[in-house]
Amino acid sequence: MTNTQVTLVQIDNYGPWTVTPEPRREADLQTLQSRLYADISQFVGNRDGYTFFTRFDNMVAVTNGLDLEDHALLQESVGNRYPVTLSLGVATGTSPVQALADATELVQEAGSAQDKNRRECLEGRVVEDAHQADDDIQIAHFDVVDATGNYTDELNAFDTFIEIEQGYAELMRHMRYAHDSLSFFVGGDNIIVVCPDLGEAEYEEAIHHVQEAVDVELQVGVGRGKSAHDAGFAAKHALETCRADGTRVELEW
Ligand SMILES: Nc1nc2c(ncn2[C@@H]2O[C@H](COP(=O)(O)OP(=O)(O)OP(=O)(O)O)[C@@H](O)[C@H]2O)c(=O)[nH]1
Repeated sequence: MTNTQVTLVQIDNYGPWTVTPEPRREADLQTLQSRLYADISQFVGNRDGYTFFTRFDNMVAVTNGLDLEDHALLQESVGNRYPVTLSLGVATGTSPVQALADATELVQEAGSAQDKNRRECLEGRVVEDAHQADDDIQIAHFDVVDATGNYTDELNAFDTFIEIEQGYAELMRHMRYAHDSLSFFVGGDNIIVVCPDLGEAEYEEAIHHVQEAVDVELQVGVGRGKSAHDAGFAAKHALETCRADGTRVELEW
């Protein structure tokens, strides 16, 4: 059974900072946000976790294998190098949606996102080493079937973007409400979904739903593992099988 460890990363008091003493140049904010995301992704990724940029001021990470000392080191390192600080909430559970909800609540209880007295809070608990299992994480890697042939080489770049985003919007809502899963756009036509224990039928149903709702055709590879990297890597291999065999759902475990 899955036991996903989710970390909510929230920049402390970021809204006020972006306009103090007056609005800051947008390109500088975009640069700061993408560099901060890159740094967090590298820190967490070096420990086999995944980080998703989501709204940039709030990011979501799958952190099985990282303990609270690792989280504190990330806060210290960012605090030393950036003009902003991070608060972190960590929670675990069989449902990724519930784990993220719990992690969010911990950060909210520590103070508002725009409370200037809430800085670098670290709340929550992790999966202990002794309790880690090879099926703690289930990750589904979706992509649009022949996005290059159907969209990228055919439509103008903005209309392609609209189609891909429509597919993402439909999938993320469906996976959240029907299957208790967290979906994240990761670039190109790819969506990585952090799932509880789902089987082939649920993935087939989700693909069918997106096709019916917005006419975007998806395929998916699914993997399991002790860490996000292990599960995600198995999912990538399964997706390669979809591409090679023309199948829509491949599970690899
Ligand atoms: N983040 C991420 N992006 C990827 C990955 N694989 C492909 N992409 C992105 O997806 C885009 C399209 O590549 P593909 O998905 O291989 O191409 P496709 O035309 O959809 O072809 P098929 O997937 O074979 O149907 C690339 O330009 C990348 O931006 C991946 O594993 N991770």
